[in-house]
Amino acid sequence: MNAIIAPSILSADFARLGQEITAVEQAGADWIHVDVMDGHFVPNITLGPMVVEAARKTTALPLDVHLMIDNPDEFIGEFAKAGADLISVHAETCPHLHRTVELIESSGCRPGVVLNPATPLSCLDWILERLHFVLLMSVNPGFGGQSFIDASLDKILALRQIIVRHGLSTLIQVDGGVNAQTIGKIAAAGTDVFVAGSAIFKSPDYSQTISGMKAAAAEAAAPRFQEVGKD
Ligand SMILES: O=C(CO)[C@H](O)[C@H](O)COP(=O)(O)O
Repeated sequence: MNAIIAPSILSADFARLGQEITAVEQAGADWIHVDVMDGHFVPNITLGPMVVEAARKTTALPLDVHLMIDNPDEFIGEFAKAGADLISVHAETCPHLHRTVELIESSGCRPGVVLNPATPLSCLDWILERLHFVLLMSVNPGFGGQSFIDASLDKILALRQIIVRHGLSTLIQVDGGVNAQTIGKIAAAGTDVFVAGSAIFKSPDYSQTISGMKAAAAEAAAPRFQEVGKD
């Protein structure tokens, strides 16, 4: 299993953002996760398309833009134009989720849908097969540095079972409280993409942290892949 590690720039030093992105890229990051918050849907304000455009100039890694904003349809085009590769929207903000996913696709980006910790998987029932990934929040969105909500593990397992049952290749991404201590159980439950902010950007050695997380995820996920191999 090759874990995809997506450092969240929410925890980076914004005064040195370009250097921070280069540093995690050189340290083995696979995607760059960009948290966009509007002060309405979540109680914090972060950044907009201009920062994505600046990030685009510093890295060739996929830019994974997580929209924690109301009315995301109004901004998807701008983020795509700024250089996003993947765009995820919260099911809680999209009354016309199918239309929003089509909008992401038609803007040239890969679509993801995000669920808050208390939002049921059933809201993915008629859209899952269109998605490149599902992001399961394992903290309530708005801030970095929170503790992983353990109930998320059953949700990851349940989503993995649905994906396998339907023969889909949809990736499961998990965001919130992912670190060297928690990544093993998160990987064992069936996660493909691990978003980590404070665990990486607050660590003294990005390379050691990312390689340690990848090794822990691979070791924990191994039994799951051995089971699949038996079929
Ligand atoms: O989406 C987010 C918050 O809404 C962040 O990406 C997430 O919380 C990552 O931070 P940390 O790894 O420090 O928990």
